[in-house]
Amino acid sequence: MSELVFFCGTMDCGKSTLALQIEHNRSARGLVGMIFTRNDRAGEGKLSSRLGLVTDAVEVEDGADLYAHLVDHLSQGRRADYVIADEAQFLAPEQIDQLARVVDDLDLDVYAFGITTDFRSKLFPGSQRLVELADRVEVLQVEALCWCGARATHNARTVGGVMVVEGAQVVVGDVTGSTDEIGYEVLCRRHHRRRMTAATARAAALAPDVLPVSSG
Ligand SMILES: Nc1ncnc2c1ncn2[C@@H]1O[C@H](COP(=O)(O)OP(=O)(O)O)[C@@H](O)[C@H]1O
Ligand SMILES: Cc1cn([C@H]2C[C@H](O)[C@@H](COP(=O)(O)O)O2)c(=O)[nH]c1=O
Repeated sequence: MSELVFFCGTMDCGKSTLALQIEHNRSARGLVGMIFTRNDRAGEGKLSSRLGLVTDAVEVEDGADLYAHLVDHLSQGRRADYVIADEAQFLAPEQIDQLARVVDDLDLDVYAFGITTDFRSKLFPGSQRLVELADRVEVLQVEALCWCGARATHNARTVGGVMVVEGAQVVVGDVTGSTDEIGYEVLCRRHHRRRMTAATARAAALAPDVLPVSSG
């Protein structure tokens, strides 16, 4: 029985790497995948991992019908044995419904990969729909770590290393960007709540201690 599986986690926890591994293992056995992505950092029509691997993919545009895309593809006599959708948090809820229909009506496995929550720790609409519809939700096991060493569960957006909480939900970026630009950092919940990034924690640690006032 085909499945809709949502592989989720924070940024930088290996989702795209796993997507590329699933693709590699299946194509090594002669299977053909339909690979969707949206707003990958490597550019339009690319699925890339920080380990340096990259593959071509179909860039999902606003309003694209993913079910119709598969039906068109198959009716032209072309093959698709399974579907991968990376950066699935950026898909519209209707597009997630279309992926569920691909599973149910076309009997293809769909593997979706994405972050669940944004920089304000609110669900992305696409991820919310995946949680609602997926046969299985798998949290990636290679956890990213907060600067304090705890498991990172949240994504922070930073400007100059300082966490920000205002701005558009979608801003493509990386966890290793220049500190002057918008970047991202993964944090544990405690430090996300306190808005304490690696840079602000370092600055606090370097600040001179307040000297005790002598009474004598
Ligand atoms: N130089 C490196 N050596 C080993 N592993 C690395 C290196 N750079 C990145 N990684 C691994 O790749 C992961 C990020 O993979 P990626 O698939 O790009 O993440 P995601 O798609 O979840 O944002 C990191 O968490 C780390 O485990
Ligand atoms: C938290 C958050 C992230 N994004 C963007 C930043 C990246 O381009 C992607 C996540 O990619 P990854 O492969 O999982 O690292 O999402 C965003 O637009 N808005 C956010 O709140």
